[in-house]
Order: sequence, then C-alpha cells, then structure tokens
Amino acid sequence: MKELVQTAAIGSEAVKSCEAQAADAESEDLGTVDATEVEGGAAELSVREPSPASLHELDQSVPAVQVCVRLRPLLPWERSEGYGPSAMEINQGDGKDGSISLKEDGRSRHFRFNAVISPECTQQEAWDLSRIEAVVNKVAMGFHATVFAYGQTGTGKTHTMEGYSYEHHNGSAAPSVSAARPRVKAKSTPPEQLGVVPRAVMALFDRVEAIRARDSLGAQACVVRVSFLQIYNEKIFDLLNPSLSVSQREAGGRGEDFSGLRMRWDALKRHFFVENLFQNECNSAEEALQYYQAGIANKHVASTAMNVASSRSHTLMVLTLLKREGTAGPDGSTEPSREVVSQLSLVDLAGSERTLATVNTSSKSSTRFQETVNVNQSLFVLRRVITALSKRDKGTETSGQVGHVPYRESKLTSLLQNSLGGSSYLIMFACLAASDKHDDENLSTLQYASQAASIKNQPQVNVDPKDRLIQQLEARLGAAHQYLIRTLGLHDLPEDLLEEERQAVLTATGRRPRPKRPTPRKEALRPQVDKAEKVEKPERVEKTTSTTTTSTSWSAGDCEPRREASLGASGRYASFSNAVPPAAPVPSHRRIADHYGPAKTLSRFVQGAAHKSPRSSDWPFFARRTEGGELFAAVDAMIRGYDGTPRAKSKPKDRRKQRPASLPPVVPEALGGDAAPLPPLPRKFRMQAPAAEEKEPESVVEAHSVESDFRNSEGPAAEVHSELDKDKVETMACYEELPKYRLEELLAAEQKLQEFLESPPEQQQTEAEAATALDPVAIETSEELKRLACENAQLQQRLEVFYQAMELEEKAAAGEPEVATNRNQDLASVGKRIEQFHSQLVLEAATLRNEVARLKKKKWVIQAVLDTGGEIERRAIQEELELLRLSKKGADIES
Ligand SMILES: Nc1ncnc2c1ncn2[C@@H]1O[C@H](COP(=O)(O)OP(=O)(O)OP(=O)(O)O)[C@@H](O)[C@H]1O
Repeated sequence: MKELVQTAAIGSEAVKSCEAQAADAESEDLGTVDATEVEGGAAELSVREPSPASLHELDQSVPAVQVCVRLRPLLPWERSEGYGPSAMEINQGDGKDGSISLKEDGRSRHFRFNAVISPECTQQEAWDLSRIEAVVNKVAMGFHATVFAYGQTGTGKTHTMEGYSYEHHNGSAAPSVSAARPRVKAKSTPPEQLGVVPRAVMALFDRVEAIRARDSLGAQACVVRVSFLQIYNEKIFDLLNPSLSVSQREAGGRGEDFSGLRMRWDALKRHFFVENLFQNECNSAEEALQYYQAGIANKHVASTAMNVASSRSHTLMVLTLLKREGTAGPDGSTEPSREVVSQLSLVDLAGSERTLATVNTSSKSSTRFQETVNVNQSLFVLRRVITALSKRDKGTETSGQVGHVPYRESKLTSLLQNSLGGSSYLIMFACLAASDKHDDENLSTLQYASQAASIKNQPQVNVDPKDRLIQQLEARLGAAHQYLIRTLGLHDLPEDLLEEERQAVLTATGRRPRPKRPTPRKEALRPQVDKAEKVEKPERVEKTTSTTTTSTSWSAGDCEPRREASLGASGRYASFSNAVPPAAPVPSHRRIADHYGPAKTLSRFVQGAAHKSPRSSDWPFFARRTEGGELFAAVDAMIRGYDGTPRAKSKPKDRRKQRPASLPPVVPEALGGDAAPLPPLPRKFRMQAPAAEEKEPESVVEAHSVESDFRNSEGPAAEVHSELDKDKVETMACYEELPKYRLEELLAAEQKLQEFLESPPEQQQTEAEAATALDPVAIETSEELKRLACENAQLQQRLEVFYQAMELEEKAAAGEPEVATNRNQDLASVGKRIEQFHSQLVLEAATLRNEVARLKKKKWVIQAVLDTGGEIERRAIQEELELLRLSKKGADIES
C-alpha cells in the first residue's frame, strides 16, 4: 500500500496529498463484451455524397499546430449540488482566434488560442471552429494528423471526441463510484451529438470516394485501415481484437495473466508502432464506424466521483490511408506504383484527477486508484514533453537542458512522438470544467495548452521510405549528371547516353521520359523559309526553283545550328547534337575573304580552326572535335566524290548524290569515254577565271540542274553544298546589317583585295611594303594581305590536284591519244598526293577515335552510377574528374 501511495505521489503533479486512501472498485460490475453491446437503435449516420471538389480545391492553409479550448456547460447535478459557474471570461473571437482570461489570486491571466469554444456551442460548431475538416484534407493529401483531447476528468473530452451517449449519462444524477459499469449507447445517439471521431471518419471517406472517383486505379487508389487501441495501466490493448474480453484485459491490467501488446521502434520510418495490432480494412465510413463502436464498447469505462462514465484509459483510433499512385503500363492499363501512407490519429485521453477527490476512500487496494496513478503518470510525462518542446521551439531552454524530450518515458508519448514536435498536423482540444470549484485545474490546463500552442511541427507528405530513398538517389544522380555536364563543358549528356537512360526508364516504369528541352538539332533541321526569303539570290531563282528552296533555307543567324544539323544528318557526330558551340566572332578580314566563296569554304574545311575563337582552350573539347569532324567529313566526301568509289557502308542508289556539290558533277556515262563531254567547271570553281566566261554555255544550265539534284538530296554532298550557300548567305546578311557608308568601304576594300590577289606575287610584295611604309595603320592590313595571299596560293595548289584530275578525265573522255598514254602516269602522281592528303586525315580520324574512347570510358562511369546509384561510383567519378581538371589545368598552364 505504501508503495502505491509513493507511486501516486510521483505520478501526478496534481496530487496535493499522498495520504489518499486507495479506492475499492472490486465491487464494480466489470461487464463483458456482451453486456456492453451497443443498444439497438436508430442513430443513423448520414454519409455525405463524395465531394465534387478536388483535394487541391479543398486544400486550405491550416496551422501545423492548433490549440482549441472548449468549456463545457454546468451539468444539472452540478447545479443541484451548488456548484457555481466558472469566473472565466471567454471571447470566442471572429471564429479564427479566441481568448480566455482567468483570475488567479486576484490577478487576471490571459490566454489566446486558435479557437475558444463556449459552453453553448454545438458539436457542429465545435467541429467548424477547430477546422478539423481542413486537417482531414491534409491527411487525404498524404500528411499525418493527430487530434487529441486533454483536460481534467469530467471536462468533456469523451463528449468532444466521441459524442456518444452513455447509460446514466444525462447529467441529472450525480456520479457515484459504486455505480455499475456504464454502457455506451452508440446507435441511439442523435447524429447532431456525434463528436470529432465519427465526423472525421465521414469526412475522410468523403475524400477517399472523391479520390477513387477521379483516379484511374479506382478503388485501388485509396485503401483505409482502422486500428483502435487503449493504453490502460501503461499496457497496450487492442480494442478490435474480438478474442479479448473486457475482463481479460482488466485482469491483464492488474498484471495477472495478460501483459498487453508490445511496442516496437521502426528504424526506417523512425517511429514507434504496436506489434500485432489489428488493422481492419474498411470500404466505407459505416464500416469504419462499426469498428469504432465495437472498440468503444470494449474500452475501460467506470463511474467515478467526478464522472458517471469516466474513461479509465487513453484510446487511440488510427485511420491509416494508403494512397497509391498509378502509372500507365505497357498495355495501356494503369498499375499502382508509388504509395503514400498517411495517418489520422484520434486520441481521447483519460482525465487527470486528484486521487482524494475521485477514489472511494473505503477501499484501500483499489483498481481505480491504480488506474488513476497510471493515468496521472502518463499525463505527467505528456506535460513534460509539451514543456520540453515549447522550450525548444521558443528557444528558451538553458544550455544544461539541451532539448531532451522524454518521449520514451510513457507509452502514450512514445506513440505520439511524431504528433508532438514531428511532421504531423496537430489539433489539441483543451477541455475545461464549467464550475468555479475547478479553476485551479482549469488554469493548469490552460498553461499546458498555451505551451502546446508554441510547439512547432513541420508537416510533410509521407512518402514510403523506399520511395523517398529512390527520390533522394535520383536527386543525387541528377546532381552528379549536372556536375559531369558542367565539368566536362557539355550542355547535355551525349545523345547515346541519354537514349540509354531513356530506355532504362522505359523498362523500369513503362513510361517514356519527356525530353528535358527541345533538341536544337531538330530546330536547326527545320527549313526557315521566312528568314530565307530575305536573303534569296535572284539570279538563282531564274535558273532553277529547287535551288532556291535549298539555297535559301538558312539565314545568317542559323549558321551554327545548321552546321550541327549537317553533322547530325551524317550520323557521325549525332551524339553532340545538343552541343552547339558558341558562335566565335569572325574577324572582318575573314568576312571579306568569305566573299570569295569556295576558297574560303575549303580553307575552312582544310584548316578547321577558321571559326575558332582566338583561344581554342576556351572551347569545350567537344566543340573542337566537332570542328575536326567537319574537316574529316567534308574532305572524306570530296575524296569519295572524286575517285567515284564510295566508301559508305551502304551502297547508294544514285552515285551522283554521293558526290560533294563543291565538285562539278561527274556524269557516269562520261567516265566510260563514249558519251557526252563533261560540262565546264562552274564559275565559282574558277579562282582566276577569265572574263570571257561571262556568258555561260547551255551546258551550264544542265550542270545547274544536275547540281540542283544535289541540293535536294540528303547526305554529305547536300551538306557541303549547303555549307557553300550558307557562306554566301551569311556574307550577304552580314552586309545587309552594315550602314551604307561602311558597306561602301568594305566593297572598296574588297575590290582592292581582289586586284591585289590577282596581281603577280612580286607586285603584291611591293604593294604590301609600300602600304606599310606609308601608313602605320596599314601594317596590319598588309600582314593580313600577305597571309591571305599565302593561303590563297596554298589552296590553289591543293585545288590544282583536283582540277588536273578532272581535266585528265575530260581529255580522256574527249579521246585525246597522248593524254590517254600519259593518263595512268598522271593519275598515279595525283593519287600519291591524294594519298598524302588522306593519311593526314587518317591521323585526324585517329585523334577523334581516341576522343571517342575517352568518352566511352566516361559513359561507362556514368552508366555505373546509373545502375547502382552507389557511393563508390560517385567517388570514382569525382576522382576522375579531379584528375581531368588537373590535367586540363596543366595543359592550360603549358599553353
Ligand atoms: N459540451 C458539452 N455539452 C453538454 N454536456 C457535456 C459537454 N461536455 C461534457 N458534457 C457532459 O459532461 C459529462 C462528462 O463528460 P465526458 O465524459 O466527456 O468527460 P471526460 O473529460 O471524458 O471525462 P473522463 O476523463 O473522466 O473520461 C458527460 O455527462 C457529458 O455528457
């Protein structure tokens, strides 16, 4: 007995005297499940039709933690016993915030809460003021939420949460500890009296129905499970386990033959859960409420000196909502993929009480006393948790108490860990007694409620931990991708890697991922007729319309993307299709030189670096490779076009289409030697063409029409041709942008340059020296002129090779005997030079292949990351990148 008294003293800070006698409740009728079966009656539950509004329409902002204070009215028996109304002043506010003030030792204490519910308020008004519906919506959206009622015994917690009527519960008769165990009359309870739990169940199923109606998964989209437990004497009992009778539980509570359910810690979800708890799946609100009523009938209720039907245990009704998100399967059906689990916990706490006031003094060893001690003990821990959290969240704790929150000191607080200071929405009902005799307890309740109001929860959607892990890994992978792309100077992953990634996603989810951004290549490939019309060349229009379409397809602004397009179309460098190099500024002297058409174009192909910025190391490596690739592709096409033996894997249908447009078309019959002669070279190929060529012979028209075939064709030939057109278009557009005086200047300079280039080398030398001597500003120009002349000579030399070959072909076709004799010899010498040229290209190709090998290595690393998402790979990538960076730095320093 002494031990019990000591426990009571520790367990309740409200206990003023530990000299209380233990209550004797042995005489009480404990009842059985059958005895407490709900009455037959007609408490019809009106389940509303599914709301047509979507969850997002219903989504309202609601505080993460809300504290609502509810004051119950004076009951008839209290009035008859002379209890006066409490001196509290209540201001219900405008429905949002309310205040309450209470006098203590002549001093007025004021409190503000999210809602203050006056004694006159109905259950519906209490529901509306506390905004539980908004919180239920949050649950349907994937958040956890908890609603609990706290307060002294008999203050209306069960009335607020359940609202059901109990036997002897009409408030007319004073409570008596010797009264029989009260039975719940759930079905005869009028609907308007229903409390928070039945209303929340109905509201939640409204949302569930709405989700099911909208979701293609139908009933599979949302599953609701109900569990209902009580914590009685610090033991957990399943109220929905039909095999356990009330008497068994009460015996277990005394520690005789039943020890309750075990509580376990879920390390992954980081919360406590009750092992082997019944979780009943419910399809409707009615079904869920049937379970609830059955559980209520099983909970410990007893008549005490303060309350006719006093809850002797804490009850937790948990509605678990499993929301599935569907994805389209390969056959078009929707399959569940991701799950979001949210819980709505509805808690009716047992009331704190003074043992002296409530326990029958006649009985020394009492069940009631034991219950009271345990209830007080767990409520005491709850208050400590609230105090610790409020200090933590207000930042008022001293350094000695670094935020320890004693959740684990009771089963109740362990199970409510996530609700108090966690990621859940929380609504606390602080229930107050109506009479002035209980103002002390009321003040204590208000103080704890006020502390609870300062708790800061951080609600978050509860994605399944595995899904969350996947999301985190995906986010890390994304970051790794971005890092790689940034470090390697790419604008996107290489196309083949992206394609592999898309395939992986397609296999895993059945969905094809959306491209991140429109592919510039596609844009570039689309002919832009509008822009093109502005730079159309009238004389070409006269000759052939098909030429017009193709040659005017690209405006100057499209130059860079179009270049990518031509490479992409060849298929060789398609993986860099997104990687459009920055447009390097083209020096003015180059623009002037551009006007010379093929000379400049070929020099760009041969020299490769013509469009690079001054410091090529500023460019990402892929851009340099693209430039090299352009060189390789163009010259390879020229060689193939020249000797007429295509090296392409697939044999083309039309040989002419394989020839680059930069060379005059070779008529197949002409090669046989017995057909029509080759047409003369187009004017653009005659670098120092005689003026007598002004009037073109008729065969030129034919040549143009053959040429127009190339323009309409696809493949390297068309690409190279487009390149030529582009240069001219670019030059013209560039000229159009210039002011008139500048244009005149440029044209004059161009004329001068033309004259200079056409003059003999000795004269060029003299002119350059003279210009330098006369004008210091001209030094640069003269240097440039010299360089241009040199370049011109080199080009001329190279072109000679081709011209010679063509001339030989022409002569052989014309049947000149001496040419025929020397033909093989000449061809051998030309062939040798082409061979040299080709070996240069092979070298270039080898460099490119090395680069491709390096890329493949990178691809392997990225693939490894994609496959496992592991830490090791990430580190490996980082190390490799570090090495790359160092080597790049070294190369920069060297350069
Ligand atoms: N708002 C109210 N309007 C009318 N009657 C009320 C109201 N609140 C409580 N009551 C009545 O007060 C009595 C005690 O209420 P209730 O059983 O809900 O208290 P409790 O706080 O749950 O007590 P305990 O902690 O002992 O279980 C009941 O008879 C109940 O009908």
